[in-house]
Amino acid sequence: MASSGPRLSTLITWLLYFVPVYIFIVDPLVRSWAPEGTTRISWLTGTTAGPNADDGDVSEEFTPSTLHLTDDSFISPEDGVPAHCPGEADGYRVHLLSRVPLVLYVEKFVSDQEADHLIKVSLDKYSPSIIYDGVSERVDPSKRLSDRALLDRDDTVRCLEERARAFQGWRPHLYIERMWAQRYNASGHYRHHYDWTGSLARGGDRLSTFMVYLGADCEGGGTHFPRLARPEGQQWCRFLDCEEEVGITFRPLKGNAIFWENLGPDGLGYPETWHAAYPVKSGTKVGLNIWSWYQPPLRKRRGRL
Ligand SMILES: O=C(O)CCC(=O)C(=O)O
Ligand SMILES: [Fe+2]
Repeated sequence: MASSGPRLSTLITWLLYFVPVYIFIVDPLVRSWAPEGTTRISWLTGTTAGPNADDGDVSEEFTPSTLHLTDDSFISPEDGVPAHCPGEADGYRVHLLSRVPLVLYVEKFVSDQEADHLIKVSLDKYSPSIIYDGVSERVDPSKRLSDRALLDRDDTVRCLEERARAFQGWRPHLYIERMWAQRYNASGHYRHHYDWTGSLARGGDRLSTFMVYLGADCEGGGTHFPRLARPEGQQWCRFLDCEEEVGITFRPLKGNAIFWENLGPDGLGYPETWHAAYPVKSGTKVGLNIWSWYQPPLRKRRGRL
């Protein structure tokens, strides 16, 4: 009697051919036809307050139609333009504050000359900072009172982009967000919030934050992390307000930066990164946010790092 289908040995032979053909030819071809950018979730830029989900709500602003990590009004693409670094200092000093989540204190991340330059070029660009509550964006001075300025990608900004990438070990799939200067005059503040939104599985989230003090001619205006434990060692009182009773408060010190990772290896945001800008009592504080987005490659889009 004739057999009704292919014999087992034939099936095995087909499989032996098919598996390598799939792995080495079909799969790479499919990947190259559907590069990461094509199905990226994108986020509309410029007009929103960023993903600083107000009061800890996970923001809904990252919808598949709006998050766009290839949009150069939002992200600073690595376009190969060489950066000349005017006024770059010799180096910075790093102090470990917390391992998990990773929080590093960086002395002189930005030189005085760089800070002064950025303050100067931001002067005619300020407009009131806004918050986004998942539904609409608005100015709400009770939650956030500051002005913000989107910085052009001049040599200094490009140098900082490269410094931020190098600091993070040139990690792949990292996208530096366009930089904003934030200016706080007397009473200026930003209530507790997260910089992450829990949107990794939807295409990207803010993996890390550099909070750089460009100008610190002020009283008050510290950056408060109520859920971080104060490190031992009196040396920290150079950088921290050692009178703080709840968590830790960084004192604004020109040129210095706090660096922290917002997301754990599971892709979820760390609750310990809850933070605020305390009100400036007098004078002016100017901050610089350098946010790095992480977008997992397509094959790893399961919301993990
Ligand atoms: O200015 C500060 O101290 C913190 C600012 C901040 O958290 C932000 O802009 O997201
Ligand atoms: Fe923040």
